[in-house]
Amino acid sequence: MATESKKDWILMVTARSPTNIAVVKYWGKRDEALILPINDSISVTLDPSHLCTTTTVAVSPNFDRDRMWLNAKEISLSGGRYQRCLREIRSRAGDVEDEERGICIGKEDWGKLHVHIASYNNFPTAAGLASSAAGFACLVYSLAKLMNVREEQGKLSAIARQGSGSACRSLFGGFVKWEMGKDSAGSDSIAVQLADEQHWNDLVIIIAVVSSRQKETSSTTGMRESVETSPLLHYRSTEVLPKRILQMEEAIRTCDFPSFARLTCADSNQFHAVCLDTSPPIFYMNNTSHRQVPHSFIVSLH
Ligand SMILES: Nc1ncnc2c1ncn2[C@@H]1O[C@H](COP(=O)(O)OP(=O)(O)OP(=O)(O)O)[C@@H](O)[C@H]1O
Ligand SMILES: C[C@@](O)(CCOP(=O)(O)OP(=O)(O)O)CC(=O)O
Repeated sequence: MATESKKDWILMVTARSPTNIAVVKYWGKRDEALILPINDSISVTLDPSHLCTTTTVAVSPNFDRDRMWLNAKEISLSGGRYQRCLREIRSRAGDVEDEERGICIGKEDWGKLHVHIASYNNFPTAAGLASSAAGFACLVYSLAKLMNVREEQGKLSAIARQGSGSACRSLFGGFVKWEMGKDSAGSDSIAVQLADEQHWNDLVIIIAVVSSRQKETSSTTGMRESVETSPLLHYRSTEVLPKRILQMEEAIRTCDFPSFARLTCADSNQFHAVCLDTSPPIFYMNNTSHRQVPHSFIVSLH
């Protein structure tokens, strides 16, 4: 039981998570609720000093309900994704003791205590720069620290995945693979690090923001419509990606830039082709991205 008699204490944790850019993209779910993908994907995690989310989570006996602020505006936590992450972390919470302040929270207390969450993205939200990836990775990581969850990073990635699929990859730095897994409960759908931040450290990623406006079709909706209507998506996941994933892993292992760039561009182009093959078609690229792509190796996410 929480020991302090006073109700004026507050415990806080702040964490920062980087976003990640997929070089073999996740597009399509086989289970919407658990967020289980139809393909493996590979990404590069950016340096956290650039595009990142900073999240502070706080607990106090004074809080009467869970609340969250995103970029200084209160948002609802009633959505299934937030609820699932909170529930998964709470169910693994441990004892927390702050001897100096005389605070002692037993693991059985976490079900009765409420949290306040304040999160800030230092880049455009919901604009195609993977804010949900950095956001849910940071949320899960900071809650896990606050509640003393002792799980390995792979297990935490499976919880972040239930907030947003791409978030599982932001729990690791460097080059990361999200293994789609086979288990219908999602236990093996986790992120694994292929190579750390030091590997290939002369690779420079340039993010060119061609629009900061919120996308007209969210990734969640877009990929659902592609799964339902695009024959190209099914060809991509069964015929193209198993080989492309192996080739990308090899290009990363050997720091082979020509192969890495060719595979990344091919995958980005096929992703946009799937969007066009979706009914009704989805357009994530704008005129600026169309003008940039042929002249450089900058790979536009959307
Ligand atoms: N810092 C954050 N903390 C928690 N949730 C966040 C955070 N930032 C964004 N989100 C959630 O993610 C949603 C945006 O996700 P969405 O997939 O549509 O866009 P994106 O991740 O920016 O782009 P994409 O996935 O296409 O690269 C927001 O509406 C919000 O619900
Ligand atoms: C094009 C992508 O950026 C799509 C990311 O989709 P999300 O992870 O945002 O989707 P949900 O799982 O529905 O939250 C490709 C990628 O990051 O792999």
